[in-house]
Amino acid sequence: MGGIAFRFCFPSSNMRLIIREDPTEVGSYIANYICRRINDFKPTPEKPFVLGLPTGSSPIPTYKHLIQLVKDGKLSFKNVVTFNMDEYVNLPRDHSESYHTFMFREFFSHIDISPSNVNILDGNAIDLIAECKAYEAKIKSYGGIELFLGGIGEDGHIAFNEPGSSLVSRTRIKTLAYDTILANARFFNNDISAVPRMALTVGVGTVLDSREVVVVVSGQRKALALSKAIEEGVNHLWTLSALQQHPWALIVCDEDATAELHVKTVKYFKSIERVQEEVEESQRKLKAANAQDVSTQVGSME
Ligand SMILES: O=P(O)(O)OC[C@H]1O[C@](O)(CO)[C@@H](O)[C@@H]1O
Repeated sequence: MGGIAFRFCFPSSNMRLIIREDPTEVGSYIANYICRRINDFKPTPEKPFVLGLPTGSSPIPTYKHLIQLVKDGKLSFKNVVTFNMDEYVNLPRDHSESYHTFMFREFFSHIDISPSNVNILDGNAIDLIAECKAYEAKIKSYGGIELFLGGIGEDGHIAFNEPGSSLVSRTRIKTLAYDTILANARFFNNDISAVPRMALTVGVGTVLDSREVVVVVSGQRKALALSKAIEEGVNHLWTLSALQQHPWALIVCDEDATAELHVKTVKYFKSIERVQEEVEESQRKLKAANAQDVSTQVGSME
């Protein structure tokens, strides 16, 4: 999918923003989008679709909808390889709030993915630095990530790349910002002392290397982060803003998350949505027609 298809005369050129009514609609939009991307890719065991995934409450509606698509026979994860964004350090893997537990509870146990195709950082590895290096190497061994679905924090972090992170960072250990610990305490019975202080996370550079990035943003508590990321310049204090440097990035948010955006920003992105979809659709048709031509030519040579 060519990021060069259209460049908008807007501060965040090439970054697309789709606004939906509520988190459920955001989830179904993203799930249908991912479904189309995987089906168009026609993954095989030799050429799997490599998908990056987040945790948190925001992607849950997307996971629910993806599960339904699998149940309805419209999507399969048999030839999909996943890499999760992050994992807490020193939280037992079977803890109810570990990202391993979360991913299997909310998603993997309900779809047809092979557990051997699931990659999640090991926050209990004896050598955490080696673990991070091996994760990067494994991503590379698959030829990189085709689509990274990301989540953000209230302080604008993508994955666990807290304010001040290098925008070319790779997978590494991060100390969580106090804001993040406070925000995540709701998953630990509101006990701040129970929230892990550190995490392993893919870097901003790791995310930017993906061929496509899709970010889910829902709720008013993410509104400031969204406005900083798309209405202001690239800034390491709001690491989501690094997406402005990506050739093919899509943010899907709900109405509540637009609370801090200028009215003209919202109007702009709403007005171009239909045009974007038409361009995407024609790109997909073109690709399909090209693939058809090649197979007809191969057929006539046999
Ligand atoms: O969607 P929620 O519940 O706000 O959680 C978002 C959190 O999850 C993550 O996406 C972790 O994968 C973080 O980037 C972020 O802190």
